[in-house]
Amino acid sequence: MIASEFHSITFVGPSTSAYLIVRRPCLSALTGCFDAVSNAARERDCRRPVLSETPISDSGQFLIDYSPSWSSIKMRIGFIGAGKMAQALARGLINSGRIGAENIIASSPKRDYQFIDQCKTLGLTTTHDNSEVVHKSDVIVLAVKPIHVSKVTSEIAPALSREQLVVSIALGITIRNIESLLPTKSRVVRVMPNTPAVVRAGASAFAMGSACRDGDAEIVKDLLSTVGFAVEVPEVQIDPVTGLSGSGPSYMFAAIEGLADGGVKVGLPRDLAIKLAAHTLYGAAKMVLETGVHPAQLKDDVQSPGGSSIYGMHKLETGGLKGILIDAVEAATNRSRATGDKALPRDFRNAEMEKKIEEEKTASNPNNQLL
Ligand SMILES: NC(=O)C1=CN([C@@H]2O[C@H](COP(=O)(O)OP(=O)(O)OC[C@H]3O[C@@H](n4cnc5c(N)ncnc54)[C@H](O)[C@@H]3O)[C@@H](O)[C@H]2O)C=CC1
Ligand SMILES: O=C(O)[C@@H]1CCC=N1
Repeated sequence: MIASEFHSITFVGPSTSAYLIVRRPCLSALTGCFDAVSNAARERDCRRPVLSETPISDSGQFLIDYSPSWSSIKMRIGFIGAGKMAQALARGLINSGRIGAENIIASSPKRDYQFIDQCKTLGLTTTHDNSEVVHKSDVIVLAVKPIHVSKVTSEIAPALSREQLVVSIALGITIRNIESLLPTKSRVVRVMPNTPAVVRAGASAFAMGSACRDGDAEIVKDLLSTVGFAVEVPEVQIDPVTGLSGSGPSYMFAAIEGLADGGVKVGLPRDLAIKLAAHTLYGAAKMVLETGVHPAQLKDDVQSPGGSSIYGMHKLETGGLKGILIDAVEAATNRSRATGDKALPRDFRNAEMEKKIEEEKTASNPNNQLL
């Protein structure tokens, strides 16, 4: 059964089957289409497609076998904070089939019992004790609100070893902030994911801390790629990423809602209008990613001279659609920066840290002279 076709790559079999077919003309330009093959293959749980050396049919089709390369994730993952983003990541990871729910633990205070109940439903191990998460994990994800980062880092610091990787997804909190709250040489990674990770269509960017080791970036990329697109960036880009893809799903849900409202206004039933709106965004995004054509060109291709779309577009531009989107990304980026700036200087130092800073000050200036 042919499931779908892209350029000259043809998928064969239902989604669980383990092969793709590349036609000969594509093979000669395989480097050019390798990204497309990889993206498409990843959707089918393939990370490193292996190309057969000989054609498998008279028509010159080659097999790309991808099933063996999708290895299971051998590590234990712990979430400090069991809320929306932690659950989105956990669900995405579990649904990939690469990691079992029994290898994921999540913590949340007793007062937030609803998060614990939701995680139990997912099959995760749960606890109210953050240090238990550290004892039972190789990768520890700080998935709490920025305001709680100081408290949870002080709780987990005594239990943390250098064999563990700490991944912070907290809004605005810099790597230096986190490193300053943990034992020296802690391996810290800052990640900005987004909620579509739950359906393995996330977009994440990550930046590596000063004590990270060779191979840590690959571990993080492997984990995040399991739930969508993942890219390493310099830390200075994490706030802008937050403004765009971290916060962006909320803009796009609003866009879907607005389009659907429009559909309802002109007579469509609500549920159909929502489906059509969602598929429209999904299809447009897929075209941008899979064709590599600039979105402006794809937009132009929809707008026939004097046709309907240019009339709709005129309305959107009269309302300043692109300007508003630019403003939204900028405002959210600034908010992320401001959260980080406000968060650290004093509030984010725990008592232990304060003591250490005082000790260091005294050691460098034993007579307490004014410097
Ligand atoms: N929701 C989103 O789309 C995204 C969120 N983030 C970031 O992820 C972090 C979590 O956000 P959400 O999941 O949306 O929030 P949430 O409110 O759904 O979850 C926060 C979790 O932290 C727990 N918590 C509070 N105090 C705690 C403590 N002392 N120890 C352990 N757990 C504690 C809460 O019980 C809750 O389970 C935030 O820093 C946010 O900026 C990042 C990217 C996207
Ligand atoms: O709005 C927030 O605070 C979080 C960070 C990025 C998306 N949601």
